[in-house]
Amino acid sequence: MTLPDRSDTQTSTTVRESPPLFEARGISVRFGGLTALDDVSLAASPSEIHGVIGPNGAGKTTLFNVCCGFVAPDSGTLYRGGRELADLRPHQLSGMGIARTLQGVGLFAGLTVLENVMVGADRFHRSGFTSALFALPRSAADERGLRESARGAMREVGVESYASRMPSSLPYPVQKKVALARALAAAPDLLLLDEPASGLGHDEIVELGEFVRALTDRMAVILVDHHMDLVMSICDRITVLDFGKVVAHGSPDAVRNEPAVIDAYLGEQARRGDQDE
Ligand SMILES: Nc1ncnc2c1ncn2[C@@H]1O[C@H](COP(=O)(O)OP(=O)(O)OP(=O)(O)O)[C@@H](O)[C@H]1O
Repeated sequence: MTLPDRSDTQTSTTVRESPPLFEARGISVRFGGLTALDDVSLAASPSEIHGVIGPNGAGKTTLFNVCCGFVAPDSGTLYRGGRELADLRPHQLSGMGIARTLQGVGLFAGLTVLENVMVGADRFHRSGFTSALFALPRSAADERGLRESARGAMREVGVESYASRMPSSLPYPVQKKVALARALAAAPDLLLLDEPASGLGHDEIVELGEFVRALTDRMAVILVDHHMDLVMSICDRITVLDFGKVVAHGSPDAVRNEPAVIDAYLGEQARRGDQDE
């Protein structure tokens, strides 16, 4: 008589791990004849920063846009806490506890800083800030709650003193902070950041990295950025894309030494005529 294989027995009795907070599985996107993403998967776990890097045109923004519901994949599936998200739309994100910042800042030009951040806090309040934009009635308690949530996020990010200013009157790095405050006002448990360091100087990028790292005590972060120093220093896991495919995945150290990653970036440098960024 043969004894059952011990590893098999262990597998069958292993308690299943809880599903990732968010997962994109087997995502492919085609734009006409161009395959922007080819069978790409990505998962976000609690308290983790997951970075997505890759040379220009690798598919980072397309993947981000799929995760936000801006781009519908041709194939593949998104999951939130193990539950399939069919036909995700951007306006559904905040109701699911997902917030995002986009490349650039994307603030409403006609609203003050405070009002912009109140839009982010909207999901908590019954009648909502959006209704106020259309002059619909809403309670004083709702208004107070929105202001408190917004001010809390602005305080945390360090932009409270700009509350009554219009975004266009502020320096670009401050506008980026306001956009971050608007995302945080929604109290997400998953934050999607697309190029948060673009347009920032070295010290601002270091400050941003420390800030985002500290957020992991209450949320997971998916970070798309081409600033290698930032990504390598704050991410727990990194997915590297090149020509729409995952060429490496793992810890910063593992990814840094992966030949496919070095090839991808050396290839990019060669394409750009050996010029540094
Ligand atoms: N709307 C679109 N229509 C057609 N092609 C597109 C579209 N969006 C992206 N692409 C193409 O898909 C590929 C991936 O683009 P994407 O912007 O996702 O790359 P990326 O890694 O974010 O690049 P970058 O670092 O330059 O922003 C590129 O070849 C790009 O030209």
